[in-house]
Amino acid sequence: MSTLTITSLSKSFDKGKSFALEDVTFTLKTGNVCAIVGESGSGKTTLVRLIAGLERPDDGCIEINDTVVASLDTFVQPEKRKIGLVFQEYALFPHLTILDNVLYGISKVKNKKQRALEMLDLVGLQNLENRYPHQLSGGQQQRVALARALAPKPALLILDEPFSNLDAMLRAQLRNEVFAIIKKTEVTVLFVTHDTQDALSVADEILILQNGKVVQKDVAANLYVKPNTLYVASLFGNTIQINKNLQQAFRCPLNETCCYAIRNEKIKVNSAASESNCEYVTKAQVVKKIELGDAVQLALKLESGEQLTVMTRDKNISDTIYVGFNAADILRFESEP
Ligand SMILES: Nc1ncnc2c1ncn2[C@@H]1O[C@H](COP(=O)(O)OP(=O)(O)OP(=O)(O)O)[C@@H](O)[C@H]1O
Repeated sequence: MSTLTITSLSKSFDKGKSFALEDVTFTLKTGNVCAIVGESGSGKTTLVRLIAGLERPDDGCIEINDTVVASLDTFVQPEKRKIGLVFQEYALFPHLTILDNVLYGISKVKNKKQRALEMLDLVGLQNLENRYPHQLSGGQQQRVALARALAPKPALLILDEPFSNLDAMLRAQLRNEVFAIIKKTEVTVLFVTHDTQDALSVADEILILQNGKVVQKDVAANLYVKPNTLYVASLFGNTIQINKNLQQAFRCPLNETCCYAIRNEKIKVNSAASESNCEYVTKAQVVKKIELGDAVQLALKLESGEQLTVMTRDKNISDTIYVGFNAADILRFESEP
């Protein structure tokens, strides 16, 4: 069963000259966490605002639990859409206590105080209900925002860059805590982030937006093994495009109309040609070595004159080496990026 169904959704802010979102179609299964990943300007916020009812689409349809909430002739008001929202800014009312902040969204619910206290319990803030937002840390405030969003039992919870305000250590810790809480509630989640690590850590599926279009929606393992484009491949690991010069350097006969790439970790480096078991190999000079903890980054000049940067764990690698890869590890895309 799907909680969210998006069909051919488009939105332009300049009367169709360009599209912030263009022909976006996907579904989100009930109880799943889907991360929306894309660089700045790719349309993540526009998508969230359309789903939440803060913008109207130019075309397409949005259904929540099989009810149309937005289309060319339907527009359900945001407060009627059963969506819980958590943003980067915690958006708590500074003059209300933590408990009153959570109560705010459930004024019409029976036993609302009990429900609010249960939510605060769920997010681990049971003893702080009489405090005001400024008396809490950033991470605690974000958990209050989560409790408030979950209190009305939303059909869909949207988290829009909820951890961007926090430093890296706290961010990973809070992310894991928040998603552990979310998993207990079994709510369906759309999680917007520009951080692929965030997405990989907690999402069942990841949807990649580029220039307002969906380039791929898949489970993390497939995004790594079968990326649709070079852009997707580069989001999930260091990737080198095998351009025409590299194809010649490695003497690999590839189809000219396609685009090819190789993951950095699939490139093998050996001190002797006899040790290299790769199908495509070339000789190279090490121009520069940079030690990065347990790995060494090598700037190479290939026999053909091409330059290439690779990684190795062999700290005693010689200055003349053999570098290569196998056909099975080559990523292939239909068109040039
Ligand atoms: N209200 C608006 N008026 C005009 N253009 C807009 C408006 N909102 C968004 N855009 C444009 O739509 C495109 C998508 O923007 P959007 O904010 O959805 O991207 P984003 O992926 O959320 O970016 P970021 O990660 O920086 O928040 C951008 O080109 C942006 O300039």
